[in-house]
Amino acid sequence: MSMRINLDQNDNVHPSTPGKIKIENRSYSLFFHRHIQRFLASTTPLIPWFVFIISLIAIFYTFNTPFPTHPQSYSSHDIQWEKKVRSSANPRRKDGHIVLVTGVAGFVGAHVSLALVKRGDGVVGLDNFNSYYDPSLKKARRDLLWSHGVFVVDGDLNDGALLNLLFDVVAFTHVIHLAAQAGVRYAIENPSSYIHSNIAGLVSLLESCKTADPQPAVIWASSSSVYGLNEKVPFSESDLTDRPASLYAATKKAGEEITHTYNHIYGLSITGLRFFTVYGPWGRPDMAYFSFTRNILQGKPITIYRGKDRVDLARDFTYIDDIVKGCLGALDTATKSTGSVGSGKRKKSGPAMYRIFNLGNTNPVTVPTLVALLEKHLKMKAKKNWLEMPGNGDVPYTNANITKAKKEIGYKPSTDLNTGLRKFVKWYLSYYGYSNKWNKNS
Ligand SMILES: O=C(O)[C@H]1O[C@H](OP(=O)(O)OP(=O)(O)OC[C@H]2O[C@@H](n3ccc(=O)[nH]c3=O)[C@H](O)[C@@H]2O)[C@H](O)[C@@H](O)[C@@H]1O
Repeated sequence: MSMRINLDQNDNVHPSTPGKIKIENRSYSLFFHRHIQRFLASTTPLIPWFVFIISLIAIFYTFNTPFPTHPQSYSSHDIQWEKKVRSSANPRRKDGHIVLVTGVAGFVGAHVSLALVKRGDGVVGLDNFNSYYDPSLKKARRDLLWSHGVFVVDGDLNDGALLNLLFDVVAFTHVIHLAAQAGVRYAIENPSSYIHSNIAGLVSLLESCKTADPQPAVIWASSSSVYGLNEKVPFSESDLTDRPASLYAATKKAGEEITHTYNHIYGLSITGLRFFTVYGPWGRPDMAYFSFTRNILQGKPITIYRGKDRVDLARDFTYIDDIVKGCLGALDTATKSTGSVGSGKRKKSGPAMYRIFNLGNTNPVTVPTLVALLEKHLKMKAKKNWLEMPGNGDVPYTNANITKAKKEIGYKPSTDLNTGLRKFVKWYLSYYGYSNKWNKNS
């Protein structure tokens, strides 16, 4: 009370206000007013520091979150979901394609989608983010895509209802089907995952494509592994592919037959691309060039497989940018599907396009040479273990004949393994935070 009176008496700046309650309120308000003033007076000099600290936090987050995080997956019944799908599908150039990319958070899917969106095509992605390899890398690719406006639907190929809904919401002109269970040797451990994705998943997708209105043209990833034990080199599309060496290869070969059936019966335009050991930035951690890099940097040994009589294995390693150009060439030259399902009746106006192309580099390199190039770019020596090639699906040698792809889709690979690995190593060191340490030591 005394304080109140004092405050009141000391207040000769403002005119007094009659009324006990009012005087009491005013006394309280003056009390707080004074304290706030004092508080502000004592903290004002700290304001630049607050600003400084908040700026530091903002800078920290900006550099540690390279891309805006992709929005949470909405339920596919959600109106927000539909809006995002439609907006992502909208081409930004006249006559741009409208493309559904499956396996979009995968290595090739992410690169192809970025190339499409950069030239103004509309892209919607689909990926199930399975844990075959570190899903955080897939999520980082998804965030990169989102920073370019590509929305990624979190879903599995075998979810036919989801696929049908996507085709109801968007009139896709093309599907680039890159979702698959990859990896040659993993098929020994988990055979059913190859059937789930590469057979059942493929059929589920084609079922949706066949009933979509309009039917999209389908471009999909087959594999050099279909050549299996073929000894005639270089491998040509017309060579026999009936001796696969792995279940993975067998499912890719089956994919070529399955797509042919849908082409024949339903008029789906089909282009199969046989990729030859694709590598590059944002690549697949299960592949040799990637795991070798990881082990060399961590000082761990690597295992190099060798064929019979110590013959080196060799691959027609193909750089991702060349593969992307091949995919876009295939997309741009694909003619429309010819089928339709009008009033419940299936019709086909004529035969639809069915093509298969090799997408390789045409310059096979041995695995020990690959290791030597990595050592050069990493400026570190590998600890090498040599092992005779276990009979688990590997083939000794791959080499693509690309005459057909050159002629029909303008495919022209231009990156040699040395250049491509230099770019990969640069990305790897930066992505996994080695750059500073590495620069200091080099
Ligand atoms: O072109 C293809 O068709 C296939 O290419 C790769 O399969 P692969 O060529 O076996 O690629 P890597 O797993 O990177 O192996 C490359 C070479 O390194 C060898 N390798 C692999 C791993 C290892 O620890 N040591 C080793 O010497 C393999 O035997 C092979 O000769 C992909 O993993 C497949 O998904 C793709 O379909």
